[in-house]
Amino acid sequence: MQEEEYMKLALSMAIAAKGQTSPNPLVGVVIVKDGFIVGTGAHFKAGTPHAEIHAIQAAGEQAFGADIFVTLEPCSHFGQTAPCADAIIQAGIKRVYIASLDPNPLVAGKGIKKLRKAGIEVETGLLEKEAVELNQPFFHFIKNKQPFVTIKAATSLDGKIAAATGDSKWITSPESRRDVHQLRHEHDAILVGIHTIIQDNPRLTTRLPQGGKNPIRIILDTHLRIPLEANVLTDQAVKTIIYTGKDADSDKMRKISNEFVEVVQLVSNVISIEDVLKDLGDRNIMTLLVEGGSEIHASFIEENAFQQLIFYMAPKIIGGKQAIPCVGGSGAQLVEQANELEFIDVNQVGSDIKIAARPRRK
Ligand SMILES: Nc1c(/N=C/[C@@H](O)[C@H](O)[C@H](O)COP(=O)(O)O)[nH]c(=O)[nH]c1=O
Repeated sequence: MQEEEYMKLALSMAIAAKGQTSPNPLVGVVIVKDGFIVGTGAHFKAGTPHAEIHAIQAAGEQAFGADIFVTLEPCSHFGQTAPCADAIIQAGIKRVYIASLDPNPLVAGKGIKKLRKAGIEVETGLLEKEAVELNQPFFHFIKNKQPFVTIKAATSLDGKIAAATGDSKWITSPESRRDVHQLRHEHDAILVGIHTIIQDNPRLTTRLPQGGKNPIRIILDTHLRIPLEANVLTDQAVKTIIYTGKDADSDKMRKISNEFVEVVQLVSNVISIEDVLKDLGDRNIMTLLVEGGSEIHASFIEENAFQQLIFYMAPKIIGGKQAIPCVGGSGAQLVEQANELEFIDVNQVGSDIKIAARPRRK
């Protein structure tokens, strides 16, 4: 195997833990001694050992004089665990390959300096693009202290998310819907508007055959219209946070609040996406999946408050002037004012196509 192959293996292990490590990054490690893989590791959950520690433990004596491939610069500060740079030095590693540098300005380069001072060879930049792509959410969160937002929509070929009657079950295939549950597992929180709650009474939980993590449920409900019997209030499957406006009924707020349901009253009567994202950032929510509906999509898009957009498009035509469009609101008055994106990825899921896009980079 060449160096790139070892780093690819480390990247594949990092991505396997997607959704588990928040608010920490995804990290994968491979240790190689005389052409043999003697240790591997990934970071599985915040507060548990880092990837380097797992790999060094697996390598044991073989770590001495070995090469280590790390997808993110080893930490050099005492967080919840001892610094990985020190562990690498103590293990007697000879050479370190690093794919991407730590984005935290307080930390960037410190790990490398420590390693080089200890006489260890350090090479950076191997598969850097892939490693940075993998931790986009983490890098965004560190920089902005707000969640990395992915808008998800399921639409017909003519861009509808529901018929004029409001009916929407189901537009996309079972395979797409399962893919959406994988997305939910990978996100810290999922957000919908009150219209979706009233229309669909969704559970918004992760229901994968193999299990998975339920994202915290975020409901935007300016006038606190949420029905008392809504699933997100009664199923106690996972925490639900409702953002409401300053005129919301305080009796109802008290009535629905409990250990599973928190109501956050904002000072304004129109819910500001910016305020919600700031509050979610303060709660260490690193990734947010916005599942709609069309007015919510419009709010996030009009405020450019999203970093990625995933559309599942079914080979169906719903039609109808009154049918619900994927993005509501008042929309661009001129095509040249349309929100410019760039496609990241397009692939087939079941009978649908899954399109990933992001705001066009300047
Ligand atoms: N109508 C469709 C969707 N609809 C998405 C939302 O409108 C639903 O309320 C939400 O997924 C229900 O969540 P649940 O109760 O946890 O299952 N989403 C999809 O991917 N395909 C669709 O065809």
